[in-house]
Amino acid sequence: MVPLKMTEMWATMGSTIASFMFMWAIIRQYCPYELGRFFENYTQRIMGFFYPYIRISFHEFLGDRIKRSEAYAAVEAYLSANTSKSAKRLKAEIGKDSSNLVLSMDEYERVTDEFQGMKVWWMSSKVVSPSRSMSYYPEQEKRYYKLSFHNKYREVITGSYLEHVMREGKEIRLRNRQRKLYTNSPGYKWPSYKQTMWSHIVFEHPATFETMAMKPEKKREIIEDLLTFSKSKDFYARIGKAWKRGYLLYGPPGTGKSTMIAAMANLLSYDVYDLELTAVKDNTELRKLLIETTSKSIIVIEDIDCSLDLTGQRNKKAEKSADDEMEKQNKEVARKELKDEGGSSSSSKVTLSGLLNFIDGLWSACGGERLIVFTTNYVERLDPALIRRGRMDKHIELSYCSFEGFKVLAKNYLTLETHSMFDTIQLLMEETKITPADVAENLMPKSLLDDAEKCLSSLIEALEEAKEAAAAKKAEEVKDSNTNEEDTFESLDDRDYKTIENRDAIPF
Ligand SMILES: Nc1ncnc2c1ncn2[C@@H]1O[C@H](COP(=O)(O)OP(=O)(O)OP(=O)(O)O)[C@@H](O)[C@H]1O
Ligand SMILES: [Mg+2]
Repeated sequence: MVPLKMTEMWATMGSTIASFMFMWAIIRQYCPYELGRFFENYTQRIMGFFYPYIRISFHEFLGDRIKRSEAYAAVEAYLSANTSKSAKRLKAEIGKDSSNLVLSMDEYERVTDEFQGMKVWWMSSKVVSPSRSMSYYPEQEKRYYKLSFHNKYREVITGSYLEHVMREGKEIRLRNRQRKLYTNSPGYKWPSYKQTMWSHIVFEHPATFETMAMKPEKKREIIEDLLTFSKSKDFYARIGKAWKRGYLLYGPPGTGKSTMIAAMANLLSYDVYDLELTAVKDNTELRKLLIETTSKSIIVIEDIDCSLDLTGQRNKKAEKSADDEMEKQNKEVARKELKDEGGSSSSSKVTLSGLLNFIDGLWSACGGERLIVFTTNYVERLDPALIRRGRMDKHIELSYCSFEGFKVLAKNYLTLETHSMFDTIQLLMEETKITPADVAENLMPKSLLDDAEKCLSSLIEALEEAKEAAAAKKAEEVKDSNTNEEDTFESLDDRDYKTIENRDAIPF
């Protein structure tokens, strides 16, 4: 792109137009209305003949509308990305993360753009309307961009060129937007004037797939799945399916389910809607929340198994380990406390069928790309209807840390690719289970003096402790089962004894 220069031809053309305008003003003043219209038509045609250029304006605000025009915003983003190197007068603004400056063309600046060998001109301008009668009303500035191009390119420019500008502009805006983490915070009373049921903060989680401890091939598979989804708009349209995908992340606590959601959002540049089901009054409110979500977002329901009594199968499970039960109780207590803090005492009336409708509604009612993610520690407790394919399309198990996972964490935390202590760690990791959260905690330096060796030793210690604890638990279990067997033997002995007793009772 190069700045536009006024040629002599333009100057001649300008003076011709000015002469016509002057003639037109005289005719208008002295001729009757019909004659005036006649001359007006002709003047326009003659002007069109001498001035074969088309102009299109993109106003920031249309009419009295308060909302900024999307077309204007897209042009602004497109020009700011494509002209900041060529425009001579630029304006600077603070970017999304408050650290970088974004440059865009200043008012009344002109630049050229080329598309398939055709040249077009863009100009940024503004109309200043005088202040209203009350002096404290400031002057109103109405900004707009003006696109000029030759009439012979009309079809291409109004068709594919503008489509290209809009598409690229929207993509740039999405890339540069400040992403948000929305939540339907428990107990929060939405004032009647507030238009949305979600409250939000800036989403700035640093997790990426690169920093996640997982088997590399599994990681690749998930990344590919997500990227394919995000690029499959046409495919979904062609097969007649809504552009949505459901993920179920399951596994023990501390294996990276929540971290993966953040990594997903960062990979695809999506917003995150953290849906707290216990804070939703009923099914109707759930639908309202759904309708308010925007496209390019992930709707997350964490710990779906203890959110509500949605899990028909859960109650049927008679055998649960004491640890599992304790974990569940802790989460439920934490949830209750959170709810009480928020001042909400009403319990949620959301039902399983309400949630199923919510997911299916998401599939059919809302356009645009959306992911829905459920996390759970106990996949077996979920109702099969909730997680069947078509609702939760991809089931991902996050498990204990593998040696490959450890290497990722060692690289993240200690910038170590290899070390003599790695072999010991590998052996221990093959013999015992440890969550990535525990590995991460051990690799975290606890003081400024802690070096890599200290952190690795601390991990080895933790692994050895875990191994001993597992061995002790196993021994305990064996002992318990032996005791049970002994009981059984005892009872058998008792029975035998009784039998003998009975035998004794039999007279010889
Ligand atoms: N796979 C992983 N890769 C990298 N870091 C991890 C991984 N898993 C856990 N961590 C670390 O452990 C912490 C806890 O992990 P996270 O909250 O994602 O676990 P979770 O599976 O969601 O647990 P819960 O089931 O209790 O919600 C994270 O802050 C992260 O630092
Ligand atoms: Mg979690």
